[in-house]
Amino acid sequence: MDFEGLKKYSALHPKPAGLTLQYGTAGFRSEAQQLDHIMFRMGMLAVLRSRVTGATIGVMVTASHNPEEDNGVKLVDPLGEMLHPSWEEYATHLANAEDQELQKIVTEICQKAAVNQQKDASVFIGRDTRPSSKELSQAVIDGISVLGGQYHDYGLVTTPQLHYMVCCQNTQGQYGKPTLEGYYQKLSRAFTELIKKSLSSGEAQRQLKIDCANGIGALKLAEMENYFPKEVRIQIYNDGTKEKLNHLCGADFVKVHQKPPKGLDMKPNESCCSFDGDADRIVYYYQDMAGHFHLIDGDKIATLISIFLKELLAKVGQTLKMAVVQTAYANGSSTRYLEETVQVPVHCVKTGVKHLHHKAQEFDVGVYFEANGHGTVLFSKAAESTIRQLAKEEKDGAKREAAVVLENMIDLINQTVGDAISDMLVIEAILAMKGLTLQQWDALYADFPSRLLKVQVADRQVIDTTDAERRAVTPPGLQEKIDALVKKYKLSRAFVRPSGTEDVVRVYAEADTQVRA
Ligand SMILES: CC(=O)N[C@H]1[C@@H](OP(=O)(O)O)O[C@H](CO)[C@@H](O)[C@@H]1O
Repeated sequence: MDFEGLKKYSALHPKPAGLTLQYGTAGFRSEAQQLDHIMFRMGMLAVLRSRVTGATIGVMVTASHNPEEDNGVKLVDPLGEMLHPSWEEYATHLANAEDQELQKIVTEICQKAAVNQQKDASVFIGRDTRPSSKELSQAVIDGISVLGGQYHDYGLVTTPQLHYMVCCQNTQGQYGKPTLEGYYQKLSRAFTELIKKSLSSGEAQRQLKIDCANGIGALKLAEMENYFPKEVRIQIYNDGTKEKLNHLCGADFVKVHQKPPKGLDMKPNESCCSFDGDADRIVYYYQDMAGHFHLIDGDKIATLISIFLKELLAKVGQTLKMAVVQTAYANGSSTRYLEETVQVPVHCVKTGVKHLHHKAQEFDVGVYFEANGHGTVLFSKAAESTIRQLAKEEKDGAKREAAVVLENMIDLINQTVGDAISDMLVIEAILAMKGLTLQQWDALYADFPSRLLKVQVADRQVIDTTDAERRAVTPPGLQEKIDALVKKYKLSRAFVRPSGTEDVVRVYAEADTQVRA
């Protein structure tokens, strides 16, 4: 290890005094403007992790020197262990260490995690379009270099594209080719196969207006458009050439404000969707003839996909276990509809994609989405090979056809993480195959009125929760008060939990009317 290099780098980028960082649900977030040292240390951490696992690790930079922008660095670990307690601890330790302690901390981590310091290490790097991303990803490269790791810099990519690359690399190409072209080809081939029939049967052109939050999604969609069948027409809005990232647009803005993003002129019944800044989330929406805005969120996306997959699984006649995974923020109406009407088991886990992803891995087919539009579908290895075999060899025509559709769905879905581009193509394919409009999809069920607020408190950690964060165990008496209030109203539900990403407590309530919520 090049500790001389480490010292030189630390002298150039001193850790800001008094800064401590917390490892959140998605990686590091910080209000700090001076992020270089965090990125540098994440580069080091990725090398150490790669040496333990022998696998390629990804570092996605979605951070900015501008304190008004959301900051993050996402670590892509094929085993997901980077987000597990011991590595969370190493990460926090490394990020918060004073410069002069770095060498000691690295040595300590190496001992505890049994890192073989001579082993090769490989790290993939990506970044989104935030102006300081380039400089910050150079800090990651410097961190990798002082520990003697190898890296490949993919430059501008979406977060899910970097996950895809890491997965391809670690499966020796089984998941696909670890290039952008490989990603575009894999997804567009499956998509074209799926919608081929509905297009040739006289279906009008598919049109979709896409708000890219002034982020990386715009660049990558524009690249991918050349691979789409010509019947599919997309119009990209908020491509980042005029405005700043997320400025009055993007999936979060649309969901929170329940209105269309700036710059997207929406005509009645037109299909529209919004990505978030690094293109790992998506929500759909439309305006009805009376001018009312209708949001189709992650819960409804999960519902559409579940109905479609359940039908196909029944057709192929295999006893594959499917389940949906949600968080406490999923609208109660969606949970009820999935359980009672679609008749699929629903599981509730703690907030944060890592929890959803891990739970979904327990099933043959695990559909997971957060209400905010982040989600995907996971197929177990066994389910995937059964489906691929049926698609190839099944004698019964109807069964084989269903297996072929499932096989293409497996290829179209980015199983590594929620992916706005992939999710959008999955949704467009399902709507085309089922001949559904957005209005029909939206009408599957009506959301219960709800309210989500955040409250600043002196110390949010005084609230401890249980039951997938739906019940507070401390401070004493809080849950009893919530229970007493909830009892007064029909169809009501409420909970409080400390945020994992902001210094706030979130309060959520649902009831039979908006006023009561
Ligand atoms: C209610 C809500 O939207 N929570 C968000 C938010 O988590 P909190 O722990 O609630 O701050 O940020 C997470 C990471 O982006 C995202 O996964 C999650 O859905």
